[in-house]
Amino acid sequence: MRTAYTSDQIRAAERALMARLPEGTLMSRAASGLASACVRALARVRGLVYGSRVVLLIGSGDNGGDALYAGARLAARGARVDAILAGSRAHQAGLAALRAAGGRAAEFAPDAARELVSAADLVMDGLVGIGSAGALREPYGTLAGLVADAPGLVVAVDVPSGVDASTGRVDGPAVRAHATVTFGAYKIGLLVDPGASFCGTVELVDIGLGPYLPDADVAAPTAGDVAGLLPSPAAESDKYRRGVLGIVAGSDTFTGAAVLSVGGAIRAGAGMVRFASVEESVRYVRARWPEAVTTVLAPGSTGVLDDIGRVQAWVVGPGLGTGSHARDLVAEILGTDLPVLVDADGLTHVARDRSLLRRTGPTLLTPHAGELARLLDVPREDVEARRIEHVRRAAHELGATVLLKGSTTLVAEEDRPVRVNSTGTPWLATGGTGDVLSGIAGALLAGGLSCYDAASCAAYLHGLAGRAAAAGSARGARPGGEAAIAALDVAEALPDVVRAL
Ligand SMILES: NC(=O)C1=CN([C@@H]2O[C@H](COP(=O)(O)OP(=O)(O)OC[C@H]3O[C@@H](n4cnc5c(N)ncnc54)[C@H](O)[C@@H]3O)[C@@H](O)[C@H]2O)[C@@H](O)CC1
Ligand SMILES: [K+]
Repeated sequence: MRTAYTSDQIRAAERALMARLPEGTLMSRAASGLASACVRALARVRGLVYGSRVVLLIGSGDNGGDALYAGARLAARGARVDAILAGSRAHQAGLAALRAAGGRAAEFAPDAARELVSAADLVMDGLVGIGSAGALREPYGTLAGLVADAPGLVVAVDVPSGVDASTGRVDGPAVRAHATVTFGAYKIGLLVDPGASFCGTVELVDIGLGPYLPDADVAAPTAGDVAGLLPSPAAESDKYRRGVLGIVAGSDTFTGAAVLSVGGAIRAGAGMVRFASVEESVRYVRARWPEAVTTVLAPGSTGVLDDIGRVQAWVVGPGLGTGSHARDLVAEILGTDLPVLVDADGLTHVARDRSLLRRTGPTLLTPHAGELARLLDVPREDVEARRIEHVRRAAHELGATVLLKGSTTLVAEEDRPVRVNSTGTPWLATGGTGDVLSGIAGALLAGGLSCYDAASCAAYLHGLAGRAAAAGSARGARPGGEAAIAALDVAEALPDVVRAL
């Protein structure tokens, strides 16, 4: 599990560790890790450090200090290093080290800064780190803008400046980095959007903080965590013991969602899928997935669960419709004691009548930002800007496990760390992939995982499967080697992805 922390948590741990070490030890560890990462990056793009042009953007705090010391190390290896001093002051010892190693430094001036940045092989962003508060002030905002057009590599020191390290919130301009070298532990804002999308690849430099960190409020499962959680069949397994999932989805108008949800469940390893819907949807599901056992629901019929047969978990909602019959089906399923995943139109019914969620069995809700906004009755922009806060609030207020979809997916449950998943790819932003996700998570629920684990594993596998489908390979993408995908490709890529875990 990769754990992540707020700025305050990191600071407290740093204080505790610093009290036991000679002054300057931590900054020296940070700068050394940062310089090594820059050397590797320069070696990749230029072949060598000697003669490369490096520009340091320096703010007034210790984040600038890290960059100055790392710049000094690069200068000592023959890089031509220029520091742009953008703050009211600069870390004096760091500045002296840079100068002693042959680097240069000058106060920020717009034209000179533009010229330096546009000629740099590597720009190091040491404007602000975990000490940042609110939107970037000038001239930092201008520098973040210059960096956006930089032809060279952009390496953020600890956190891309402009990203709130504790939440991932971005108010105004921010540095968009190719890589972020972060110290001691992951900050929450590096894993959660919108911040996460400014980081590029994130590299963690160990400075010895581990023993001083508190229990994490945010964690990202790794491949090993997911492999350890996934149910796998044993010799005595049969289809019932592996987990029977009931899916109630689709309508006369929306048949595709049902096909995709059933596909996700089958490919994710449900022992059996029992699917129930109106005739039109059942016809499409039968044609694509003969493995599913189907029940045709007469229009308007209720009291149908006994006809569908025994299941261990339910998925309800994809393509179901927002009319009163759909509402009755959602209510009936939520009236059971079984784990229930509510998605799509199912969420509309729950948003209209929260009392549907007063139940004894476990509930997993899988909204995107717009659906979560409706569930909480807040503007969608608020959810998108402060995703962690809203997903936590939803789990608390609705008494359910909540999976918030997006480019990074969040899973919240009362009194548990928020789980973050960033395995996805922008190619997944296409119609129907959410329906596949509902089937995957449903299959894992039926297989005996808790809502929390089912949701986190499903998000992980779904993201990787999207990546694999876009790359045409379970081993992931080659740069430039990706193409558009259809939602069913994601379901079809699942077995390869699970094999490669
Ligand atoms: N504390 C430690 O033990 C260590 C700290 N390290 C580095 O120190 C950083 C934290 O240093 P600081 O606490 O000095 O804080 P920062 O360097 O992150 O920022 C503080 C400075 O930025 C200014 N500032 C804050 N918000 C701003 C905004 N929105 N626009 C413009 N200026 C703004 C403040 O006035 C202050 O001068 C970490 O991110 C990391 O890079 C590392 O050297 C590792 C060890
Ligand atoms: K920074």
